[in-house]
Amino acid sequence: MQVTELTIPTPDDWHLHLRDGELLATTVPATAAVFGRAVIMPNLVPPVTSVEQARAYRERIEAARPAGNSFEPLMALYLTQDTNIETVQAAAADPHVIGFKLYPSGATTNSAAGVTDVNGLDAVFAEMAKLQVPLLVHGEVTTADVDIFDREKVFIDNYLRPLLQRHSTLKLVLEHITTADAVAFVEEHGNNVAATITPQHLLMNRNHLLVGGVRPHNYCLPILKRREHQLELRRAAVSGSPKFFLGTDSAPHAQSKKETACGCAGCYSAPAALPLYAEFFEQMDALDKLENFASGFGADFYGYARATSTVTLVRKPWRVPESLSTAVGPMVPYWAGETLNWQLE
Ligand SMILES: NC(=O)N[C@@H](CC(=O)O)C(=O)O
Ligand SMILES: [Zn+2]
Ligand SMILES: [Zn+2]
Repeated sequence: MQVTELTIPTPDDWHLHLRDGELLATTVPATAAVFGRAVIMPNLVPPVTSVEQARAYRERIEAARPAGNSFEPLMALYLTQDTNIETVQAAAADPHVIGFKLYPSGATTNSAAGVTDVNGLDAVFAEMAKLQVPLLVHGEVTTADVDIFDREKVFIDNYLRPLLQRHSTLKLVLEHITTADAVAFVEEHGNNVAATITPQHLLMNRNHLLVGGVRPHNYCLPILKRREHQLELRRAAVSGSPKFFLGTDSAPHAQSKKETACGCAGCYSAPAALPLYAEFFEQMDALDKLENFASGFGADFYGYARATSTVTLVRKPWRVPESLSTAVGPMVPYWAGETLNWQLE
């Protein structure tokens, strides 16, 4: 018999871009309608590098919550070449700061201030390992000699494996994984290594980006990979392994910044996030695995209590809007105009 209703503990989004300013009026309610907590990415301009900046940003996010909503932003600090161990200690002592985000300089949106010499930060990584402050990683090399489709694998081999050899107890989350190589890397390491997986990397491969015309709204970084990699991500997500959990990487950009000669990377998936994941788990005939992936394993990894409240999805097909109106102009959400089988009750 087909399942038509699914109640799970309130999920958390372990990788989210809310942006800042007037756009918070759009992005915060979209996520807070479904998720209890989210890890807020710090790639603003200027980046969120200190606990003071994170506190001010968190207050702006909380001010944009709908009345009565208790959505909790968990702040990630932007790691730079200048991050010092005092900042690691301050982060460890602040209950609202969840960890540090490593952007290789130039790898993605607003990553210019990111890290240029991973090995040069060894003292910082040692302190993070000692205090068990998590390191969240955008895992791609940025050098011109490495093909964009190989950049995740090369970063893992050249930087992440050596990093974990030097700091074997470092808590590390490889964000938005896209390759079989990333799945293998996570599975080979201990319980201190985990990964987030986005809806677009579960539901799509690079054909969805390039066949029949370029689809800018399916363009994100790390870029969609070939189908073999997608299948390995799909296997990992339904495997029941606690090392793989939900992180949407919802990354809003105005339509005018996506549909242009040099379009921005990022899919704005927040308005349909949980239904998108439900679509995937239903495709895999594994709806029973959604609960731990969305509402359990991430909290367990980071050491938070699982939610005691619940959300209910009902199987009632609906169409994702073609466009949303926002303070920065029209925005085309991920999956725009397409049908999803599940929606929030
Ligand atoms: N994923 C993306 O394609 N874009 C993100 C940055 C990131 O997560 O790499 C963004 O901030 O727009
Ligand atoms: Zn990223
Ligand atoms: Zn991201």
